[in-house]
Amino acid sequence: MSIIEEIKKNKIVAVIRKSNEENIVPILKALSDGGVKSVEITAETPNVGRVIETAVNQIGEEVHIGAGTVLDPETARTVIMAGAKFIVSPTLNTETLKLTNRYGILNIPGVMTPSEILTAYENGAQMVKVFPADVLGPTYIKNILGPLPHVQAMVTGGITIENMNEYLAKGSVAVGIGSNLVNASKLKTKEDYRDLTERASQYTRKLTELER
Ligand SMILES: O=C[C@H](O)COP(=O)(O)O
Repeated sequence: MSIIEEIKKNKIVAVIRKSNEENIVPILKALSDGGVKSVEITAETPNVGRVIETAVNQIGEEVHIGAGTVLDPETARTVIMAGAKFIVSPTLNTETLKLTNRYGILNIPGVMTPSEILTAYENGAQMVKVFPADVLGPTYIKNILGPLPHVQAMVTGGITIENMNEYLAKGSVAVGIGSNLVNASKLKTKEDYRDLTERASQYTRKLTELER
């Protein structure tokens, strides 16, 4: 299955900020045990290339590992060389899209307006990150899909267990969840990691309500 299909199947992409080479593997295992199988490790993380490399080498195919907060082509190349399977940005940079398309890597640029969404697609995007989603609301997605039905939107920013399914019901194909799911710098004890697995399970269980 292609990475875009995996993301659409799993629906949740965990946004991991402030991880490091020591905690990234236990974080990914805890998320995976809770059913969250796609993650973005954000690029402002110190030594992000080494963190991604560690994650990819030790986790293998169990989790789909991408890089987030990729602002420019230079960073995109660094994370791709480290093994990132997809990249996500808060902004739209057409040079970054050109680079990721050169390497055949899925790029999910950040967009807010209909014109930005269209510019992303004109430059080869296959999915966009609608950000920050909470200032736009779930109905925004439904409105966008009227004139732009081919758009695949992953909403990010302020997504919670309470509002997640509403965005998906309005046509989002995936949700990116950061602070409400994982706070890497606060994870210290075994219990913290157990709690992370439990929180991830609650999110994945919540998704099943959509199918009912
Ligand atoms: O770029 C993604 C955001 O940092 C995630 O936002 P969030 O923490 O509100 O989920």
